Order: sequence, then structure tokens, then C-alpha cells
Amino acid sequence: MAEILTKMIHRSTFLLPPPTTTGDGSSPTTTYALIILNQRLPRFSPLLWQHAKVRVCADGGANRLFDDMPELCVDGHDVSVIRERYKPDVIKGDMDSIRPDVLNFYRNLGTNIVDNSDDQDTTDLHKCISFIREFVSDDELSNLCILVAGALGGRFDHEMGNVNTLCRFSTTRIVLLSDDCLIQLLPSSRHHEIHIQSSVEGPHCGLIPIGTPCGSSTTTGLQWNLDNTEMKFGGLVSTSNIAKEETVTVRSDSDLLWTISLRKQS
Ligand SMILES: Nc1ncnc2c1ncn2[C@@H]1O[C@H](COP(=O)(O)OP(=O)(O)OP(=O)(O)O)[C@@H](O)[C@H]1O
Ligand SMILES: Cc1ncc(C[n+]2csc(CCO)c2C)c(N)n1
Repeated sequence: MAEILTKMIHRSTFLLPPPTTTGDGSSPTTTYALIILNQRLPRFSPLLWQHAKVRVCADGGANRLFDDMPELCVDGHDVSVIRERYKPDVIKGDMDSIRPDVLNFYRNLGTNIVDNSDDQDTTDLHKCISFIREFVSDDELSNLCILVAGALGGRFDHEMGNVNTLCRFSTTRIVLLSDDCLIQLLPSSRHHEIHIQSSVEGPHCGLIPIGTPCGSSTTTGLQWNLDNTEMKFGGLVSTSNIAKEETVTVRSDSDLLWTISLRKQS
């Protein structure tokens, strides 16, 4: 008899302005956390900031917040006003990339600075995710979604390290974002229903077996659907696919990476 797996629903509503009300109480709302990495901030970072309950800079990510956020906020406010408004809760990492002026600025604003220079075996992103998981309550953990800004593009070793954190924390919802696309892990232990926010994302998308070959994947809602299809590196992987319907469904016997393009005007 086929195993009954619970459904996991995905919606990139963090790319849309937050609703003015906080839900109708009928379903638990997502708790967002934001991690800023050491790459140019994606253009929609102010929106991610608004959605997040906790905001963490990974080491040199603090330089990016300090330098780039004033350019992205075109509301006529002075640079210093914007910098004070966008105060991270925490700066964490091995502290070899943050500039001393930036460190002092946020320390004076009251940001919690956590120096992990003793740990040279895990990435700053890894350290930040561990911290957030400890910070949120057990109740919130199941509704937690960690948004990671500046995770893709740039140095390939960092990029692969960032993808590896998705696998290391496979039970936590984590979304890696760049200006161009987002990626997240779809664990094989669940069925997935992805609600496409077509005003801000799509249509280009992909499903990539990560870690192990996948014996069977089945999808709906794509131009090139999989039907009990085998995928593996060195064989078939689904890239340059197109989301055709508002909802895409995925089921697979191994974890897959879901990736979708982000629209330029968002
Ligand atoms: N070019 C990049 N591409 C993708 N991710 C990056 C890039 N640069 C930094 N990051 C991410 O931002 C985090 C913080 O960056 P930072 O430069 O402070 O890290 P680091 O560990 O000091 O790097 P380095 O290897 O340069 O010493 C990294 O752990 C990584 O996740
Ligand atoms: C096999 C192996 N490769 C690379 C590193 C180096 N490294 C990995 S994460 C990290 C911290 C970056 O902030 C550093 C320096 C290691 N320790 N072990």
C-alpha cells in the first residue's frame, strides 16, 4: 500500500507587501527570519526585512546592509536615518569580513554581536541558521521560514556551501535568494504544493536531485512534467522548465531542489 505523506505548501508571499492584518486566526502564520550574506543586497531586501521577525547579518553581510540598504530605500530619508532604521538584531560569524566602522556603528545601536572566530569548520550562514533555530520557540519552529539574501551567484564555493546548508538543515524551511531566482529544498518525506506568485516569480523553474539520484519523481503544473521519472547528476535533471499552472505539485523518492526565476520588476 502506498505510504501517505503529508502535504507541504509553499508560497513566496514574502516577495509581496505584508498584509495589513495578521491573518484570521484559522491557520498558523509563518514566522520569517532574515539572514543577510556578504553579497550585494537583492533589490527586494527592504520587503524581506519588513516580513522578518528576526534579522541576522552573517559577518560581512553587515557591510552590505550598511552600504546597500540606503540605495535601495528611495523614500527620501537621509542615509543615517535609513541605517538606524535597518538595525540588525544580531551579527554573527567569524568576523573576518565585517569592517571595524560597521561593527562599531551597529554595536552602538545595540545590535547583539556574536563572535565565532573559534569555529573555522562551519560557514557563517550555518552559524546564523543554528542561532535562529535556538532563538525561536518550539511552537514557532514548525512555522519558521528562513529567508537568505545574497546566497546565489558570486563565488562558487560559497554558493555550494550555501546549498549544502539546505541539506544540513533539511527539516527547516530555508529559501536562498538572489536578484534572479530563489531555491529551496523539497524533502522527499512530504508531498509539495507550490503556489506560484506569478506577479513576482516564474515562469522559468527547475527540479534538481541533490545528494542522491532520484528513482521516481512526479509533477503537475509544469510544461515538461515528470511522470515516475528518474533523475540524477550525469543523467536527467530538470532545468529550463516552465511553470504553466498556478499550482505546481511535486512528489519524489529523494530530496529535490526547487528553483524558480524572479521577475525583474519585483
Ligand atoms: N560571493 C559569494 N557568493 C555566495 N555567498 C557568499 C559570497 N560571499 C559570501 N557569501 C556568504 O556570506 C557569508 C558571509 O560572508 P563572509 O565574506 O563574511 O564569509 P567568510 O566566511 O569570511 O568568507 P571567506 O571565505 O571569504 O573568508 C558566507 O558564509 C557565505 O554564506
Ligand atoms: C575540509 C575543510 N575545508 C575547508 C575548511 C575551511 N572553512 C570551512 S567553513 C570556514 C569558516 C568560514 O567562515 C572555513 C575557514 C575547513 N575547515 N575544512
